Amino acid sequence: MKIAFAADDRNSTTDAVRAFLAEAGHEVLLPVTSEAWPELGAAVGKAVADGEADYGVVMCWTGTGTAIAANKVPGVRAALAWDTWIAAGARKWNDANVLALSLKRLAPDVAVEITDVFLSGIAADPDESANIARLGEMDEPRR
Ligand SMILES: O=C(CO)[C@H](O)[C@H](O)COP(=O)(O)O
Repeated sequence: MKIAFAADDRNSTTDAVRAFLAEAGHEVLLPVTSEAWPELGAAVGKAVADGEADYGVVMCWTGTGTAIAANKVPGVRAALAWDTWIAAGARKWNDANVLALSLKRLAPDVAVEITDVFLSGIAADPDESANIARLGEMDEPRR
């Protein structure tokens, strides 16, 4: 699939998500180079709304700002997800077409799992408490 992706900062979590998208065989569209989250959220939303991308993935510190910016584009249903159940529900119950992730509060492997579930639309049942434990083991400051 074609996935529009943008993040307003870079760390191991954004790198992991972007690498996953490419390794999973998706064509990763980068519709904006700006680091300003309002612009990049809107750009990803526009790419999805215009049909250039099948889905969008936006990342910022909290995920909230990019979700809000994307959701201002008509036709966009951006969902902020922090675990796979939320991500699966966003597809199943909200027909979400943009996934918003916090790059500060999600461990890389958790962010990848969430993205994988969102794009596949398949519900998973992992031990979500593992995310908290993984964050505590990380060297990078996340607060
Ligand atoms: O999480 C965010 C918005 O929801 C941003 O990543 C965070 O606010 C940092 O960006 P800026 O310094 O431009 O405000």
